[in-house]
Amino acid sequence: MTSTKTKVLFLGPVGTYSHQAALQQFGDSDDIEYIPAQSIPQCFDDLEGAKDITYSVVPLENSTNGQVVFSYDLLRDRMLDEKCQKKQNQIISSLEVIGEQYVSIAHCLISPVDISGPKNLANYKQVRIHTHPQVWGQVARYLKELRKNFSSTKFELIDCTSTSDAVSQAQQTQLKNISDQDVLNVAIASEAAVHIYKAYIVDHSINDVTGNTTRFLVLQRRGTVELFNTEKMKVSLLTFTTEQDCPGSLVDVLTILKNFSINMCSISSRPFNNKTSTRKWQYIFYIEYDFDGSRDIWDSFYEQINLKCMEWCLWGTFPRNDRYYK
Ligand SMILES: O=C(O)C(=O)C[C@]1(C(=O)O)C=C[C@@H](O)C=C1
Repeated sequence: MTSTKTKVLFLGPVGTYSHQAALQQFGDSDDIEYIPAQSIPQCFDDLEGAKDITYSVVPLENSTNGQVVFSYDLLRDRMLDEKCQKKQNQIISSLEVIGEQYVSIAHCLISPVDISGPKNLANYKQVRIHTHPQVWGQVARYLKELRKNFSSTKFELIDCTSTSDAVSQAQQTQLKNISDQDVLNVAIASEAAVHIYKAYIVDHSINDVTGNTTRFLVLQRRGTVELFNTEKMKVSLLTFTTEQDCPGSLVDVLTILKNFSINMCSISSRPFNNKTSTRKWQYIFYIEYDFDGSRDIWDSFYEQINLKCMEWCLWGTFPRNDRYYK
């Protein structure tokens, strides 16, 4: 019998911050089945390919160290994919954004064995720290302090597919090398992951900035599920390219927002390589702006966007999460 549950994909295993974001969006209900993915690309690919998956939750940016480049580049690659449907300069992507979530990030230093506090790190010749690459920039000061305070211990940093995977990797590696008393494998992850793996907290709240927060996007296949209709303030995410070597081509696009009195709330860019060109240094821009559905401007606005952008893609117009303001 096939399950009638709504399937939600997230960067697994359980206990990641992405899992927490998915729970925040969809709740702990019997109607929802949470499915862990092994990577951020898989969160995109499986949503596109596996028709029984309805939503996917992916990290987009962190308040301390900025863009989660994996997700930015996956949006970029999808927009620039030649197989995409096109209407004049508009690209119609197969996925759309239908929501956002904000998760407070409180990293812990986690050990598979009880070492009774950070001071005992000094007992090891080598400490191998496992975590997701996005985390290094969120704990840079803490790592510097560790190196300073334990100058005879060698610290090695190991990238993992997620924070929760890092706890599992640290646990497995420690178990495999149980006879080696000089090496300790630890992980940086959330307190939720500590409980899942029955591991031990060496140190709490180790991120450099308190209030560190990651923003997540909720994706679905375009048009599959009725969008959540709320009275809330909404935001639109648009990616676009402009004419290369044309002074003012970016300003021309941004001026459209100014002329329609549309408030832009974020802008960023990533480099891209177009297969049809040998130019290396081309850029795609990402902007977000406030969407007021009661205004009768949107058809004219997108006509102008279509005129000034080489290619553009509207990823979605979704409710602004209340946590954005906190
Ligand atoms: O590894 C996790 O727990 C994730 O959900 C991924 C991720 C990210 O890619 O930004 C999410 C939040 C934290 O900032 C660190 C890692």
